Amino acid sequence: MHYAEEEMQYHLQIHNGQVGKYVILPGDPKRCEKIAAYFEHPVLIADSREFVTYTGTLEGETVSVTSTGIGGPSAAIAMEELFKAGAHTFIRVGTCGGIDTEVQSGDLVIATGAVRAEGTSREYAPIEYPAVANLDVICALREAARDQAIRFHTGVVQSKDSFYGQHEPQVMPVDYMLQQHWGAWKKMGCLASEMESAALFIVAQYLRVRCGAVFLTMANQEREVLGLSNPVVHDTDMAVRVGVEALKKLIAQDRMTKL
Ligand SMILES: O=P(O)(O)O[C@H]1O[C@H](CO)[C@@H](O)[C@H]1O
Ligand SMILES: O=c1cc[nH]c(=O)[nH]1
Repeated sequence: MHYAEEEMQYHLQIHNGQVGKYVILPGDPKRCEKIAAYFEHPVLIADSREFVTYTGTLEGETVSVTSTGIGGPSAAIAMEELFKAGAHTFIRVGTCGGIDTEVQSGDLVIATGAVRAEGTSREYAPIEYPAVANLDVICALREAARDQAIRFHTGVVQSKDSFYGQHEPQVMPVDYMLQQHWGAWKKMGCLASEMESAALFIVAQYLRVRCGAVFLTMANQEREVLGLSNPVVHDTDMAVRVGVEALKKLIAQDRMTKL
């Protein structure tokens, strides 16, 4: 099937020109309204399946937020259709579960890359190709997190397809594989687990666009195992603020570069 650029995008139900070049990508559709509240003049553009889109402005630049839903397949669709509608810079603002025991509930995690333990990215590139975040976006997110004086960690995250394979691996028929791999991610210093970044980073590299990701750590199951403090937190506001401030920095930097 062929979709021309000026056509309505099939899943997101957006037209070219209805979204900005800079887009924030939460998983949860309900996070979109909270993120759009940081925009000037936010307008609801579309609400289709798991994909909710608002467009507004930041620093005089048109920006958008689109939810990706859960997992790589819908995240890849969101990025592909936003790209066709004109977007070139993406920041995923998500939640994660800590793996490294230094990563505590409420901390932010900024991804430099993602373990490709999911299926979607394999339909774009062979597994040897690394899922890495864009350096400009990583730097903008770190600067924004420093400005907010919040605890944050920067490094590799793990992206998987089964949420319950992370949380209840022992009941899965492939428990031997899930637990062995989890042990390897831990030994390699992997910071946290989530579900969309590997697909987004690989699709972004294929499309030659920029993508980075920042997460709220909801809890850390490895801290629980060691009997360390591990409350479950839900407030994503600090991750949202860091994502929005990073986008502003990228907009300002891009203007300077073009001068
Ligand atoms: O909070 P979001 O952005 O959806 O991210 C995380 O939460 C979901 C699982 O609960 C997965 O999508 C995972 O990546
Ligand atoms: O533990 C968690 C928390 C959020 N998202 C995940 O995928 N895992």
